[in-house]
Amino acid sequence: MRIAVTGNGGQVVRSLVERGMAAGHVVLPVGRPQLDLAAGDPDAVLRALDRAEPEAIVSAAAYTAVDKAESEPDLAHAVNATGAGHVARAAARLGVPLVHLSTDYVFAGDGTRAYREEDDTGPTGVYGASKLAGEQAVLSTWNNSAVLRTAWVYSPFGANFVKTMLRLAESRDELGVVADQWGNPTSALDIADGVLAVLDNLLGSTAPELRGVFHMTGTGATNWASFAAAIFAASAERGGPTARVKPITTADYPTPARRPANSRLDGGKLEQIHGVRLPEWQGATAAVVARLLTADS
Ligand SMILES: NC(=O)C1=CN([C@@H]2O[C@H](COP(=O)(O)OP(=O)(O)OC[C@H]3O[C@@H](n4cnc5c(N)ncnc54)[C@H](O)[C@@H]3O)[C@@H](O)[C@H]2O)C=CC1
Repeated sequence: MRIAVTGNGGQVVRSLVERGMAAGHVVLPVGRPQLDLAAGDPDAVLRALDRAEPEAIVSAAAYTAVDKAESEPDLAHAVNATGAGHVARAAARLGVPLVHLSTDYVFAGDGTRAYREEDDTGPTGVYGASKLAGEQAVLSTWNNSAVLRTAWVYSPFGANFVKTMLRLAESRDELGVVADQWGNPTSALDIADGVLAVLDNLLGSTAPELRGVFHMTGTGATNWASFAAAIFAASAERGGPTARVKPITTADYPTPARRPANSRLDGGKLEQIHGVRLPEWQGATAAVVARLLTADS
């Protein structure tokens, strides 16, 4: 399959290139300057994607700076909402299926169980609101789309929690990490595998139930402090940096954007309809830690 993916250098983009190429697909990142989602130019987005001659498109580019978005709402909306709509319009014009990535931050996080796709949304910050508007723009523009909400993404690439923890542990014995926010850590490499499987299904069938919103995260839930402890356990086993984790509360660690306390996502629909279930987060975390300790990525 020949796949165009929006963005370049991002965690999911690089993971899709790696996993897609390994599976025999051609994966073409299409990013700035040719495709700039902030530019408000739908025809330029179409031209850039058309040039890749894709059989399918993955919309993975986004404004992902959750805290900075609070002071740059216009830019966050331009990229995550308007820009996402432009990608969907291009997919519609080219007549190819679209997978669009979204986030657990579309939810308020005040529930007690894992969120299902049909649950009420209620973003608590600019980033979540812009991503929710993006979902709506995609789904109202192109009905051959699957919106995949994922969460707590880490990988050997880019900036993420796993890399931050390992870096901090090189100079600190103890780290305070928030223990009252719950979610599903998700390896971008596993997201890539899941996206490829969903695209395969979209290309293979016109069934409407394969389209729409799905939750796709690593299997199992945890909090940031336990996630950090798992990272250090995997690192220590391999002789890498480690630190004691001191559980703290969200109130101890104020950030510009309010985070959902419980943004666990229920992946049952994706498994039932697409036959996709991502691996358990613990093993996936250990694999990324091992790779970070042995490689220079
Ligand atoms: N990182 C996370 O923890 C989570 C990410 N997601 C979603 O998953 C998707 C992928 O996220 P990551 O790979 O982690 O993000 P990332 O921050 O690693 O990469 C973002 C990508 O977007 C591109 N980009 C940013 N602004 C752009 C613009 N104006 N025009 C064109 N390209 C632009 C960058 O070049 C980069 O390729 C995004 O849709 C994000 O909202 C969802 C839940 C959690």
